Amino acid sequence: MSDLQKKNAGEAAAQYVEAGMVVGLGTGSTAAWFVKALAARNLPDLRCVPTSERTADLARELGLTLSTLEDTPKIDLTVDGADEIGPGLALIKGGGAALLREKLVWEASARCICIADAAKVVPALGTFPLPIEVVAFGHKTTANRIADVLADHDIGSPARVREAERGLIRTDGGNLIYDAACKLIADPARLASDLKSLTGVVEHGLFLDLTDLAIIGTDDGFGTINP
Ligand SMILES: O=C[C@H](O)[C@H](O)[C@H](O)COP(=O)(O)O
Repeated sequence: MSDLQKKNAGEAAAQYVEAGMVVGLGTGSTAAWFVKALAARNLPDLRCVPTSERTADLARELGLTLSTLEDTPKIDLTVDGADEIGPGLALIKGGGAALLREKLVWEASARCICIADAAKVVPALGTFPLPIEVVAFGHKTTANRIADVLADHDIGSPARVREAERGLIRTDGGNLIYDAACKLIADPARLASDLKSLTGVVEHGLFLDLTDLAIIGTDDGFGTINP
């Protein structure tokens, strides 16, 4: 994990933004570099749709004009980080618990750029535990159903609810996160569909066929990957 690489990726992505655009702002330490670089460009008539309360606070502080998906349902460009970038630019996201709002914003975007440090690029998805957002009501029952799905995918260990010292972590939408240590996700599309079919699962962190370009920061610049 390199902060310099994240910064270089974020600054490179800010160059893709043009005056007058509606821009989706991702969440996380890498996306924060993008938000800072975007604010520094001072482009006229931007409207920014944040993917979390954290990002909204940062963007507001930096003087960016905020909007919502309700007011600006068509987003020109979203820039966001990732926890893993696999073949075909399939991603795992949600390490910061923002996956639901992120996916809503990504799916409303004409173009999505993923920004990351080099350590995020992997030969196959699954080393980073897959975040799964679950409704709090009956969450242990839902977790049992998730365990069945994981077993069907030859993923042995059950998902664990995410908690901090002060208790269970809640997303901005008030839901819980389960993290599934998959090790290797052999068929991301089938796993995505199987998880999504469970009542009580709100969303999962597999972002498939959504990324148009990845910008990978290096110590002295950046490289790009196309799907
Ligand atoms: O929920 C959080 C997001 O999906 C983040 O974009 C992801 O966890 C990457 O975060 P970071 O840039 O801090 O590694």
